Amino acid sequence: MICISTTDADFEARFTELLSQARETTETVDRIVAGIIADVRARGDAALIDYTARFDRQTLTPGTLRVSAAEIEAAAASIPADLAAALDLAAIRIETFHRAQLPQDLRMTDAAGVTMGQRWTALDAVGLYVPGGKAAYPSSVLMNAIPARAAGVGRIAMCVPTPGGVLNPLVLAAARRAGVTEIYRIGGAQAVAALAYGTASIPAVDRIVGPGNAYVAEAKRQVFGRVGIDNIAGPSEVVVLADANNDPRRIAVDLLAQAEHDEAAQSILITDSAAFADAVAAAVAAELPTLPRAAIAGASWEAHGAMIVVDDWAQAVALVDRLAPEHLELMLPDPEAMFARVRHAGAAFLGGWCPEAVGDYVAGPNHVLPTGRTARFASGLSVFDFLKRTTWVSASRAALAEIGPAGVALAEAEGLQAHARSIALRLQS
Ligand SMILES: NC(=O)c1ccc[n+]([C@@H]2O[C@H](COP(=O)([O-])OP(=O)(O)OC[C@H]3O[C@@H](n4cnc5c(N)ncnc54)[C@H](O)[C@@H]3O)[C@@H](O)[C@H]2O)c1
Ligand SMILES: N[C@H](CO)Cc1c[nH]c[nH+]1
Ligand SMILES: [Zn+2]
Repeated sequence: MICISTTDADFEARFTELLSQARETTETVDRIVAGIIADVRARGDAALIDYTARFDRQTLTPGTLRVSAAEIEAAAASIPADLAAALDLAAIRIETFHRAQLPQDLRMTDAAGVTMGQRWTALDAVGLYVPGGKAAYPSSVLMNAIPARAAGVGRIAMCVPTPGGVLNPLVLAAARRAGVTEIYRIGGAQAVAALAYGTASIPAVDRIVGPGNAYVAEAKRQVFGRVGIDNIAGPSEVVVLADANNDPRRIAVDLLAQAEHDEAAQSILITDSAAFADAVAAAVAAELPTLPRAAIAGASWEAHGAMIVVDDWAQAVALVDRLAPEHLELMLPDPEAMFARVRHAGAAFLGGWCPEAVGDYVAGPNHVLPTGRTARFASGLSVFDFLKRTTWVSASRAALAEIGPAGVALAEAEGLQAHARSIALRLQS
């Protein structure tokens, strides 16, 4: 963990170093992933089976790659009633938010009499990646699948690794709750490759969405173009803006909540009080050993954690925009006013009663969010990831007479005679 202050002489150099930390992709990950994708393309199911044995310690056959309907039903039936109710509440809230996102088609007629519009259609087939290496994520099943269903996607295929052959029943129950029945027990770059290129057992999809570790994120990058992807939702991140009026323990736990996802996760506190930063650092040290995932959280905090002391909140806003974090917690007296000043963050959590963990499970908006500073240009998963637009135009003879001559002039200027004639012939008729 580094602790820096904007008054330090070397602040800019150390902040720039923090920004450029390679947490998600290294040359090694890059190379390993390229090899896995090439192998899956060449050998299909056989490669999937080999990588699953190597990385997830599980022996599969082509016949057992897919989770059976009986396994899904049995898993769902085994969930205790209170947990099933919690899943249901989360699903309802996520569905309500995402249905409200659904866009309207557009239709307009302009002064020239040309009618035009934009129509939204759902994708035919999507692949959902649900991470499962170091933790099981039933919540990510809901976050991936519910928007896809709300958008009206035809086929939804889900991949989830099952290390040691253990398939979390709540993951299957969440899939069932969200209406997903095509589930494969594979993960990592090999799952992304299978979804992109198809194998004998797994038909290819049109778009792959969902979070994952550095291998998954890099694989999505490498198959982009062959298929669409949502965004790069890699190792989790949080930036917390908090003043000294906060309880240091609550802030410490908020930082650790992201750190416990992955050694590559990153948690950053920005505060205007050096004494508060010290108190949070002490609280982190006290909480860490009490966590079951202390090893992961500690490694993340040690390698990528940071505390930044600013002179004023304007400095903090500028730093947040440069970090463009996946999650931004605003633990300040007027969080809405502060949020209005921030431009780059995947999702924001406003005020002391709304820690980021609420958004991970039950708030409603999606928790699959852009990481690695990609929130500068990317957004969290939404119904838009499962829809595409087709624009359309319809012109009457009179409307063509109005706008056609300009089209002919531009086509001739480009030296494209067939284009010019295509319009001109109609103008002459
Ligand atoms: N941004 C988000 O919305 C979001 C949501 C949930 C989780 N996450 C992140 O997802 C990630 C989940 O990671 P995870 O590891 O638990 O599960 P994962 O499913 O992403 O990765 C597990 C797979 O990684 C592959 N792998 C592991 N080591 C490898 C190696 N040495 N070489 C090649 N492949 C290897 C294996 O194929 C394995 O199946 C975490 O970083 C977490 O922070 C992000
Ligand atoms: N915080 C993660 C996104 O970075 C999502 C998650 C799922 N479960 C718990 N947390
Ligand atoms: Zn989380």
